[in-house]
Amino acid sequence: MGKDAQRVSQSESNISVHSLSEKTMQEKSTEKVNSSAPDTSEVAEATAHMGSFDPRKTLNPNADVKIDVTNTNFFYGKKQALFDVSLPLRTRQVTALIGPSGCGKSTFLRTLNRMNDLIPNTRVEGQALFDGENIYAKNVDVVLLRQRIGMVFQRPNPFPKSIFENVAYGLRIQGKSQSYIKDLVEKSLRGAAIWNEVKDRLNASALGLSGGQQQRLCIARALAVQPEVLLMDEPCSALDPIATLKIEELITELVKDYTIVIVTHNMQQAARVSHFTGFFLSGKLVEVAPTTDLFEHPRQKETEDYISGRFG
Ligand SMILES: Nc1ncnc2c1ncn2[C@@H]1O[C@H](COP(=O)(O)OP(=O)(O)OP(=O)(O)O)[C@@H](O)[C@H]1O
Repeated sequence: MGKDAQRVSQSESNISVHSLSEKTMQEKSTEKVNSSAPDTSEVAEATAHMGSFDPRKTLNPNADVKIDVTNTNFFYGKKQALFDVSLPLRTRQVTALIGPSGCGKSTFLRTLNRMNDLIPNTRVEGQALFDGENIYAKNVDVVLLRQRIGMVFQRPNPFPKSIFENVAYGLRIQGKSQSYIKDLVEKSLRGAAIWNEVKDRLNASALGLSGGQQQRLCIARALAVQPEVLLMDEPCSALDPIATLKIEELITELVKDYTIVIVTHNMQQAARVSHFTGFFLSGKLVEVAPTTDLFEHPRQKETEDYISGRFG
């Protein structure tokens, strides 16, 4: 098959993942978030650029469970935001969390590295085993936990420091040597696919980078402390379509080394990058399945209604 034919075929095969409700998914992608939602031609372009990556090819339903969440409840004061959520997050697989606004996706994500601890008057119940230890246990060292389970936020949030110092930040806190830091900064910037764009201006302010570059810099900052898991809370929602595609492409590379959990409003994005998808509704996990199965053969009526655009 010629290169162009391969590209077209690749695009078609990826897009067919969404055959159930392609149109609806595009419509939903334009809600709330998405100025950044790619249209069909951009999606085709994206999938073509994503080379041979197809999450269906690297799906491993038997991969070890990196974080095993069982029976999690979460409360903001008296308000319960998560109800009995159980979800295995598999090693070196991408798990996408989808669902309508306010359904608890971000709350769930933040339970995984205890970011909710920063919100007063919150409480978590249940268990999330990470290498055999319960993340929710009182004696967990949350600083260490957040090194092992890094996070990337909706809006790129670089520090008002140089590009180099943004990535070096966590390593300096750890008291690492200058040569170690220099090596790790380069490795992390390469890992986040931004090295070539910044290598000649490492001492320039990170605030001078574009939004997409800033987000990749924030990913580099997360990588520098050598995490095992990356949590991404709508990492593309503030980005334009091209920057979005770069992050998606990066996710498909990073998953070779890291376990990734991504919250997204964009179902096409979930289908393009994730191996598993969990659908949340009103604080409950309605269903989790390999992504293709969830979109093509949802087991629950609520899932089908949501992905076919009947609500949300
Ligand atoms: N800091 C907070 N204090 C009180 N309630 C909160 C807080 N953060 C979220 N909530 C509530 O918890 C519920 C779940 O919110 P959450 O942000 O986790 O949902 P989400 O699915 O991520 O939504 P979105 O897609 O809009 O970001 C919502 O009812 C929300 O109003």
